[in-house]
Amino acid sequence: MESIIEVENLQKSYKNKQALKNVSFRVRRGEIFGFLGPSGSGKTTTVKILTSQLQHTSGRVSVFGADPLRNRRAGFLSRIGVLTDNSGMYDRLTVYDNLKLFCGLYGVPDKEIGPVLASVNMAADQSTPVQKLSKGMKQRITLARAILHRPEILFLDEPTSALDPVNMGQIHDTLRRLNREGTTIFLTTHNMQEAETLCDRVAFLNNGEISALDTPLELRLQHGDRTITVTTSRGKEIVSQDEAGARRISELMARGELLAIHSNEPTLGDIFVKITGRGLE
Ligand SMILES: Nc1ncnc2c1ncn2[C@@H]1O[C@H](COP(=O)(O)OP(=O)(O)OP(=O)(O)O)[C@@H](O)[C@H]1O
Repeated sequence: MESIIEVENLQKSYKNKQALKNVSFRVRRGEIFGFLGPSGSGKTTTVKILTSQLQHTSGRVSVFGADPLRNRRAGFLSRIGVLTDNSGMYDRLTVYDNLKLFCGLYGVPDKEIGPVLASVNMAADQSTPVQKLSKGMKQRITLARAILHRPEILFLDEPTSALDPVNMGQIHDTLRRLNREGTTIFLTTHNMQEAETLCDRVAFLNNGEISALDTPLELRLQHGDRTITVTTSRGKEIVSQDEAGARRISELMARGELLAIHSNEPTLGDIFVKITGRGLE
């Protein structure tokens, strides 16, 4: 499958801090790629380099087949959408007027605003000044702005941090829909559940280095202990995933004692701790 982002031996040093040590990965067109790491691991630095906001120190970075900073001159910004903490909205302007300004900058017809607001569930709030929006609404409006010009790649830096489950769920639904329609999504998060539910593949970033990269399922299979917990009327029992385990489960089923079965796969958070020796928070 075609790679839309390619990163090889990427390094980035700030004055006295090496934020990225030797990072390599590829993102395929059409996937949701998760960049998972604790605070300070280098997620934002990577997003800034990929979106042409920051020059890297060494290594090769390619988005749409060329260096992002060089791309900037060739309509790069109209092909990407970026959502970061720093929303850049005009607080006193209404939701609609903020998006209208953005339409002007990117040559998007104003008639696109209505459908995009509806897609993030904000159609009823278009006349509200941005300063009166809740945090979740502000995040949804920032997402609306990031997708208004129908970018091919959407970069999301911690898109749901500090949002309640309802707002988080609404943003996730929108992201899944955009992805189904063909948008490639590069998502940074320290929320393992978010990565688990949304991402096709995830990279674990720790201290400026990638320590694992695979599908969530493959990571769970590689790092799980391959056991199953069965719940019977007498309590819980752990059985192995082999012939002896299968015999035990069929015995319990035949006797009508089996109430529930759960495979004991670790969460991405458990795996992150196992691989890096530290948590994601
Ligand atoms: N402008 C800067 N000058 C100096 N050091 C910086 C600068 N920006 C980031 N850093 C450092 O580089 C490292 C990586 O920072 P970065 O913001 O990329 O991490 P992050 O994973 O996005 O963290 P967070 O989730 O807290 O935003 C951190 O140690 C940070 O302190």
